[in-house]
Amino acid sequence: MSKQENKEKLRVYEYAKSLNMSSKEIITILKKLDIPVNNHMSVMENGSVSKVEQFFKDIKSTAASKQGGEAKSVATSSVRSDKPVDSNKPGGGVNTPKSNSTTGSPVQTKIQQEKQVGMNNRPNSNNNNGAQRPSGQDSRNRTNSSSGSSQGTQSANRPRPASGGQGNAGSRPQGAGQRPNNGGGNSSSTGNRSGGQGQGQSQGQGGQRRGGQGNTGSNNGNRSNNSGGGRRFDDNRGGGGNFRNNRGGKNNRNRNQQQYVQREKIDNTPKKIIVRGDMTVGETAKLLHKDASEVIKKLIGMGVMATINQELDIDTILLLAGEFGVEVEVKIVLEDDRFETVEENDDPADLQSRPPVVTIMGHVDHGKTTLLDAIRSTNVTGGEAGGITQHIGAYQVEINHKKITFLDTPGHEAFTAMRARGAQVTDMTIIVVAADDGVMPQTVEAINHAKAAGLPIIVAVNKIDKPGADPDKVKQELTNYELVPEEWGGDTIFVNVSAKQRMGLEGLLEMILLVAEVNEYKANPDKRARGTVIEAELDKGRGPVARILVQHGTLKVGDAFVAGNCFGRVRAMVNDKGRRLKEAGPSTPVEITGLTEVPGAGDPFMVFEDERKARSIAEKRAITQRESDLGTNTRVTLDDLFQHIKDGEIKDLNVIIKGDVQGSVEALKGSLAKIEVEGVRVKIIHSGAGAITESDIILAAASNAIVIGFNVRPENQAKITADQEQVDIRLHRVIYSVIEEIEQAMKGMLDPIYKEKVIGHAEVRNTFTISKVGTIAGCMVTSGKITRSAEARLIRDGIVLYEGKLDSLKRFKDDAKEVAQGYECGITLDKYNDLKEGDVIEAFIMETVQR
Ligand SMILES: Nc1nc2c(ncn2[C@@H]2O[C@H](COP(=O)(O)OP(=O)(O)OP(=O)(O)O)[C@@H](O)[C@H]2O)c(=O)[nH]1
Repeated sequence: MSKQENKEKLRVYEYAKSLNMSSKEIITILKKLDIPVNNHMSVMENGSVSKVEQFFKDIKSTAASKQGGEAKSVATSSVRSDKPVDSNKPGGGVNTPKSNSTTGSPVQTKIQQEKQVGMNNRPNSNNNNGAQRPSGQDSRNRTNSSSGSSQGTQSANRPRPASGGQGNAGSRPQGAGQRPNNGGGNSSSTGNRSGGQGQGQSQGQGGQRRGGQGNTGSNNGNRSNNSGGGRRFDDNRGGGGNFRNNRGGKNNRNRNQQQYVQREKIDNTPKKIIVRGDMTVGETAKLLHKDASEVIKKLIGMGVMATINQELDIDTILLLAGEFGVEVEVKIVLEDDRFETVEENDDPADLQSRPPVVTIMGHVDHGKTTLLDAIRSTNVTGGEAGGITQHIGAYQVEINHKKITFLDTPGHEAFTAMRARGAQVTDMTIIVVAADDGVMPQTVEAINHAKAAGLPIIVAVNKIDKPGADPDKVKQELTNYELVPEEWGGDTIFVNVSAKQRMGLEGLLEMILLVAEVNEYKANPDKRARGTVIEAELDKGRGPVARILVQHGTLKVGDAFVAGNCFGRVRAMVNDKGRRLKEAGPSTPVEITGLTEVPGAGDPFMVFEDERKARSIAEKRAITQRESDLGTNTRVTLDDLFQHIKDGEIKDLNVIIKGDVQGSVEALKGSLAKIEVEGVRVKIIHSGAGAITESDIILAAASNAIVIGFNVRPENQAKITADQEQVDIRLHRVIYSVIEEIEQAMKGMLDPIYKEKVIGHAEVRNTFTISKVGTIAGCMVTSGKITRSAEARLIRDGIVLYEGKLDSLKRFKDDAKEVAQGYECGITLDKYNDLKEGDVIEAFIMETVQR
């Protein structure tokens, strides 16, 4: 091999790579050949390379001779080759039948087995030719040989990257040229077939099972050509089996061949397959009982160019299965313990309208609670008789035979706190503005919280009964926040109401229904329930009680469920009117009992098949949460911003600005808006004058934002929450420095951060004073080590008396670079002589922290 000539050492992994094989395969071969090898980093001596080369040659020639005959027969048999030549692989034909493989050599067999993992399980698999190659090689062979055949396109069977399916034959690096093409010519012919799926397929279809056959074809080719040795087969093709295994065939395959031949005539295309998510082409092929090549060909016909390892989404799989006349049942497997992250795709036909879920927000005293109460009581009287209003965190009202669900806790803090926990409960928000007071700071906050959540907003201009009420002024003021009334050419709905006088409430409800109609809120009621815990508490008589908003599916009494890290079985279920329910569909708030513990507000809720499963998931979630509590920060900070940008996780840098006066806030906003680095822009999601409040922090946490304080400080509670939620707060006094910091963070240029690292302690055992030198401390290093270059602090009775540099560090008379634990040394501190017996000298260094 040419590599051998390389002056540099050739490592196993490099050699494997050059052959398009895995290190493991090479290691297996080396061991087989009794060549000492430890791991993928072991050096391949020249002799080893030649031995391995020889090994491949032997296999090939054995295989070729065995196959020669068969190939022909096979070819004639018209079976489709299952393995298409991989076109991709250059060799084209090399497919490895995973299954089969009969290779002659045990090593090969072993290799095959390894490869097969995950591949075909198909029973059929068979036969194919055995020759599995340890990959790379074969391919090459094939390549050579077959290359002619072009077919390549489809083949790609083997999961190796190289194969891409499409025709690239050439693409895969040939095995280093190692093998001469042999017979290319011939083989190609054969190869083609095999490879060529074209044929293969057609035939294959006929009856075939994918499997083995192809190989045959190919085999021949291959075999004939030298390649024999190592081809690898694709699994997918299963084994067409027709052929006998040629190559090495020792495997059982041989034994089974007859059976295969018989089976070949049976079309084993399944009637129905179950799909649990995206799959690779290879996996899909296996499920469809088709050759990968056949599937790839179909995909090409559908305009999708794919390789065997390419992921197909469910839609494509559905189309593909349709092409083969196979019915598909989609069953998404939930990541059990992270069920809230799983999106279930419902068939649109299963979706039904559900009531909208509405939150009311606004400035203090603008009438949120009064409005909620007014709406509820208006409706209760006209609603279900006999019910006693229950406070269950949300309630439903009905108007024009349509229901609306209101969340009972007004205020954007509660809303955003839920959102920060990942709960998306609300469909739209009502911003209440008192007509006699106008737009106030929390009105703006509420608007920004609603916008950050991407929710439609309806403005309820309240207290219009009051003498000083000026609804138009409210409208005017809100235009500054992009809430422009329809009559002024905007698209925001404004409704004048008086919560106290119960005026305009119906109009407000109708507008909510209108927005709901436009947005078509839907859910599938015919599945297990999922939702969110709105509130929960420990009730003396009933034990843990949770108020839940069912968002998908239908919750039934008796259902086993997980809520946050708790689990249980629904013992009783009550709605907001105090009525006992047997089941509750989407957008219904209910209070349930039957939990083992009290979950948190905002916790996700989901029904599972039985209590045992629910318990195990709750336990897993508890563990995961503990780990993540200890673990890394997922919120964006300026320090890791660049990494997020590089990873493509961030397109906008969300920022909240709080400043001392509105003027400086506006100036800062203007400057930040101009920054754009690598396509990432600053997006100001909220700004205002005043201290940084807890509400700002919660919004930042929910929106993955950083908070900039300009001449302001965070309130105490805000600081605590920011620590808990790991929200990055940056405090500045100069606009320029804000801009510079943000810009540099976006460019990944922030100055390195230094962190102190204590490296050791020494105890002063006695002291000597020498004029000119000062006080020398005779010390014993009690932990770690003391180094000459370290910084030191002198600690007496827990109090730091000095912090500075070491002036000298000696072992006996000599200067020492470092002195380790358990050794004595003499230390003098830089310009500091007040050292006493019993003092502790702590040595530390400043380390750069990776951003
Ligand atoms: N005149 C008049 N007063 C109202 C109206 N709506 C509310 N109020 C009064 O305004 C005051 C505050 O109302 P709340 O409903 O408590 O306001 P809130 O927005 O819930 O206040 P917080 O819970 O403190 O944020 C109460 O005294 C209400 O009676 C109204 O439409 N007209």
